[in-house]
Amino acid sequence: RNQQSNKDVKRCIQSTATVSKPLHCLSQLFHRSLAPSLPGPPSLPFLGNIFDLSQDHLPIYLTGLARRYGNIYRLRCGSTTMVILNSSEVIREALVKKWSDFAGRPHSYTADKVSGGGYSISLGDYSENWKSHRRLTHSALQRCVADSLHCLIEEQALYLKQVLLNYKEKPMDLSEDFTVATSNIITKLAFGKSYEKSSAHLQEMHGCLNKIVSLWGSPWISALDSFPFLRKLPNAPFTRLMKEVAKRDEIIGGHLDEFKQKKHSEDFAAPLLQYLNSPEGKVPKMTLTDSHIHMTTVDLLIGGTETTAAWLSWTIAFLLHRPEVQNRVHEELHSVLKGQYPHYSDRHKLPYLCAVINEVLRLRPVAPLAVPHKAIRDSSIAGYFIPKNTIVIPNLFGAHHDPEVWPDPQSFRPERFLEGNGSCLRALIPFGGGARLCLGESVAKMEMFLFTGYLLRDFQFLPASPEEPLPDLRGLASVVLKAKPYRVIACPRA
Ligand code: HEM
Repeated sequence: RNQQSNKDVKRCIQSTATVSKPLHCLSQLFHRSLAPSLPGPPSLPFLGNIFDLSQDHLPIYLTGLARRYGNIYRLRCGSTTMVILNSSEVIREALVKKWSDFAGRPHSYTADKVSGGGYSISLGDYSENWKSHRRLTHSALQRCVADSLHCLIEEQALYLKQVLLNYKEKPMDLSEDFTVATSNIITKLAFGKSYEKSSAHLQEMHGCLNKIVSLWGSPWISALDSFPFLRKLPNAPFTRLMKEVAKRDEIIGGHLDEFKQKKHSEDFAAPLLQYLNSPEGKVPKMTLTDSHIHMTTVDLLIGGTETTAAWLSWTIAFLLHRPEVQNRVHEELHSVLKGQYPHYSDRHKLPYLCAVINEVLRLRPVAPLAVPHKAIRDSSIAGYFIPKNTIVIPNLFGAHHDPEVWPDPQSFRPERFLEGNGSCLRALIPFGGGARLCLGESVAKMEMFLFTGYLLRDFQFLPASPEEPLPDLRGLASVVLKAKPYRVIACPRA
C-alpha cells in the first residue's frame, strides 16, 4: 500500500508541474496585460529621451521629472528602455526585496572594453562566477577591516593633519589632499604602498583612473552602446579611453608583479592581495585568476578613492555654510573624548557627529545614480511590469530629496537623524542595497567617521576670505557627485 501511495504522490507532483508551468506563463501574461504602462516624458523617434539623459546635472533633472511622472517612470535611449526609481520605497523593493530579479548589470560594448572582458565586479553581470568573485573579495576586505584598516586610517588622518598644519592657515583647495588620503588607504591595503601628493606615480595612476571614469561617462562614448553603427566611425574620445585603459593595466599589472615577487618577504604587507590569494573558510567554488585580481584592485581604487574623498569635500563645504554645526561637533568630541582622538568603537557615544555624516550622505550621495542595474528575469516594481533585460537606475539623490520622507529636503539639518528614534535612517540608502550593495561600505563608514572625528577635533574650518563666496552646494554630477573646487582655511584649534 505504501509503494502505491508513493507512486500516487509522484504522479500528483508530476502532473502539478506540467500544469503549473503553463499556468505560470499564463499568469505572467495576464499580469503583463493588466499592469499599467510606465509613465514617462515624451520621447523622439529613434533618439528616444537622449536630450533628457544628457542634462547637465542629471540627478537633479531626474528628480525634477519624478515630481511630474511619479517615483517610477521610464526613459528611452535608442532601443533601450530605462526605468528610473526615485524613492527609497521603490528602490528597496527592487534592490533588496527582489534583489535576485535586479542583480544584473547591463551588458554594454564599452563596459566590456573597460572591464577587461567582464572581469570586474562593479560592471560584471550576475552569474555564479561573479557571485564567487564578489564573495571572495568581500571576505578579503572584511578581514582587512577587522585587522588593519583602523590603523591605516589613523595613520592617514594624522598625515592629513600634518599637511593642513603645513598650510599655515593659508586658504587652500583640499580636495586633492583628501583624494591622496583615501587613495593611500586602498593602495596600502592592495599594494602595501602609500604616496605623497607630489608623487609622479600617484598623479599618473589617478590621472588615468579619473580620465577613464569621465571619458566613459561622456555622451560620445555612451552613444556607442545604444547606436552600434557608430562603432565603425572614428571616435577620438573612445580612442583616448582605450589608451588610458592600456595605461591603467600597465600600472596595476606592475604592482601585481611586484606583489608576486615580494609576497613572502617579512617587511612587505599587502593584506588585501594576500587574503585574495589565500581565502579563508569554506573551500571557494572558484579560484581567482590574475585577471580577476587585476580588475578587483581597479574596482577598489575607482570605487574607494573619489567617493570618500568627494564626501569629505562636501562635509567641509556644508560646515562652512553652517559654522554652528561644526562647533557643536567639536564640543561633542571634546566633552565625550576629553581631548583623545576618536576610535571607531566610540561612534555610539558621538550621535551628533554620526548625524552630520548621515546628513551629508543624504544631501550629496556621492554615487547619486548608483550603477545601472538590469532585470535578469521578468519582474515588477510598484505594480508595473518590468520585462527581462530592462535597465533600472536607482536615483539615490532623488530618494534622499523625497519631500514625503524628508521634511524640507534641501536643508542641511543633521538633527533630523536624532529625532523620532532615528526612524528616517531606513530611508537613507547612499550605498544602494541587496546583491549589489557597495562592496566598500564598511571601509567607507570607518573612513568617514575617523577622518571627520580627527579633522574636526584639531581644526576649525573657515571661509577663505569675506570676499570669496561660500562653496557652491549644487556640485558637478558625473558618475561621482563632487563639490566644485573651493578654498578653505584650516585653523588649528587651541
Ligand atoms: C562614501 C563612500 C561611498 C559611497 C556613498 C558608495 C556608494 C556606492 C554605490 C551607490 C554603489 C552602487 C550600488 C548599486 O549598484 O546599487 C557602489 C558600488 C561599489 N562600491 Fe561604493 N561607495 C563608497 C565607497 C566605496 C569604497 C571605499 C569602496 C572600496 C573600498 C567601494 C567599492 C565599491 C564597489 C567595488 C562597488 C561595486 C559593487 C558591485 O557591483 O557589486 N565603494 N558604491
